[in-house]
Amino acid sequence: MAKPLVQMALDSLDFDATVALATTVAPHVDILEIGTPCIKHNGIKLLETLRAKFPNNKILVDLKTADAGYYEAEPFFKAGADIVTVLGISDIGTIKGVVDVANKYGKEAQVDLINVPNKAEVVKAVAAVGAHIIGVHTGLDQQAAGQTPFTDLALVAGLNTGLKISVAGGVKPATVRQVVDAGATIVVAGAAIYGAADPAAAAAEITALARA
Ligand SMILES: O=C([C@H](O)CO)[C@H](O)[C@H](O)COP(=O)(O)O
Repeated sequence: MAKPLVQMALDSLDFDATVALATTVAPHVDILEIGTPCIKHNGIKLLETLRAKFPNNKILVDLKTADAGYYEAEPFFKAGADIVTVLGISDIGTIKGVVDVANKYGKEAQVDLINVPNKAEVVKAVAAVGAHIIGVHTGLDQQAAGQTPFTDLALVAGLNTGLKISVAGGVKPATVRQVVDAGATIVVAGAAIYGAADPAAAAAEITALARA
C-alpha cells in the first residue's frame, strides 16, 4: 500500500510569515495547505508565490467552496493549485463543478465533511460524481469544543469507496499512527507544526511517524 502523504496547514493571516513558515517546513512534508483564513486574507497572490517557490510540493487551497464551484475553483487550478476543497454540505452541482474543473486541469477536488450531518450519504453521492478526496475534518472551533476526527474517520473508511481520505483536526505526533492505521491516506497537521518550538523538527517527526 502507498505511504500516506503529510500535509501542513498554513493558518496564519500574515503573508510573509506564511512564506517563511512554508520555507522551513516544505522539505519535510508532501503538501502545503493554504488554510481558509489565510487564502481569504491574502488571496491568489499567495498561491502564486508559494507555487513559484515550492515546485516539489503539492499545494492545497482550502477554499471550502459553498457555491459556484467551477467558477470559484478554476482560477486557483490555473494558478497552480493541486487540490481545492469544496464543502460537503453544498449542493451536489457545486461539488460536481469543482470535480469537473479539477479534471480539466488534471488536478483533484477534495470534499470537506465538516458539519455534514449525513456523512455516509454524502460520501457515496460525491464518489458517484467523481470526487477525488474525502476530507474528514474536525474544525478549529469543533476542536475547541473537545471534538476529534476519529469516529468520522472510522465511518468513512468503513464505506470502502476507494477514494483518498484526508484527515484533519488536531493531529499531532501522539495521534498520527492512530490516524494512518484507521485508513487516512493524507494526514494533515497545522497547530502541531506551527505551534511547535521547532516547526521543521515537528514536521519531520510527523512525516516519519506517518511513514513508519
Ligand atoms: O482547515 C483547518 C481549519 O478549518 C481552518 O481553516 C485547519 O487548517 C485544519 O484543522 C488543520 O489544522 P489543525 O487542526 O491545527 O491541525
